[in-house]
Amino acid sequence: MSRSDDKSARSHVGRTYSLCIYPRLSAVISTCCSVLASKEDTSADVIKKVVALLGLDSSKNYVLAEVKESGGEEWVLEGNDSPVQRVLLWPRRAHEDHPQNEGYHFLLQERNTDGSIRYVHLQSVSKEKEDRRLVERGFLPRQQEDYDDLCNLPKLTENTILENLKTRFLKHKIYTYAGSILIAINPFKFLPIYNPKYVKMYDNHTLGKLEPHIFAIADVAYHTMLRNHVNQCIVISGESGSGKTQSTNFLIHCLTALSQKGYASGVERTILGAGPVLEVSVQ
Ligand SMILES: Nc1ncnc2c1ncn2[C@@H]1O[C@H](COP(=O)(O)OP(=O)(O)OP(=O)(O)O)[C@@H](O)[C@H]1O
Repeated sequence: MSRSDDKSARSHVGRTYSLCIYPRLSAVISTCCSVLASKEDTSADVIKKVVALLGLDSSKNYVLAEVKESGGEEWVLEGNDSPVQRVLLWPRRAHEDHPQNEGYHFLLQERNTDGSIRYVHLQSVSKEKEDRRLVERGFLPRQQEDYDDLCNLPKLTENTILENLKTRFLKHKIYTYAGSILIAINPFKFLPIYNPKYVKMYDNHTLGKLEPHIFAIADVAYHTMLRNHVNQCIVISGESGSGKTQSTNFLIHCLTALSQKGYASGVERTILGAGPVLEVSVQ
């Protein structure tokens, strides 16, 4: 019996090749079993050799599967397919060396009596691998720690929304979009995100392109008003103490800065001064 734990895979011995077969008969990761085969040897011949070498139950039905990518699809070889011919189609680097973790290897698997193949890997592991593969190929979005727009959450439940808002809040990201709606969480402390640099950054930007911000809302309203010549309205809603007045102040600050193009003016102070009067009259 020739078993090897090293990376040796295949070498030329005249017209005979050394193939590295990984038995996948238990959930435990197996080591490679090296067998000599020629181009004329079929998959059934190679299986016989591996079964004999490893002392496996020969009454059972086995198949060889060709894997061309680690964690990728497996191609089951027919009994009369030649494994050596398959290897000769692999890239040259895989001819010399085909460790399991780099793809390009053969698996020995058991076949059930109904013809289906017995997969011994735990389902969760396979699913994880499959998901990783789909992400790498761009079929699934990359897992993010947090989403700046709730509409992008892969799973939309009350729990995921609250978790996402919490994760962002802990990173001092108090603003989150839900489409074109801005959710603000009161930080009850000063954050350095309201200076003129931020006004400039959000000036005439496209909503959603930058990190969510109250200035983004002011900017969109201001530029839509200029473009469409129609009055705009921003609705601020929240329970007592949630930060409505503060948010209004930030909006006015941004709107006056945009309209004055950064020049200090008394307009902001005048509007802000009218705030408490308006609040009292609304109540
Ligand atoms: N973005 C913010 N950054 C820092 N502090 C904030 C922010 N928003 C709110 N606060 C803090 O929370 C306090 C309460 O906010 P605010 O007065 O705006 O709430 P409100 O929703 O207007 O309350 P009410 O409905 O009772 O008038 C503010 O005095 C301020 O200290």
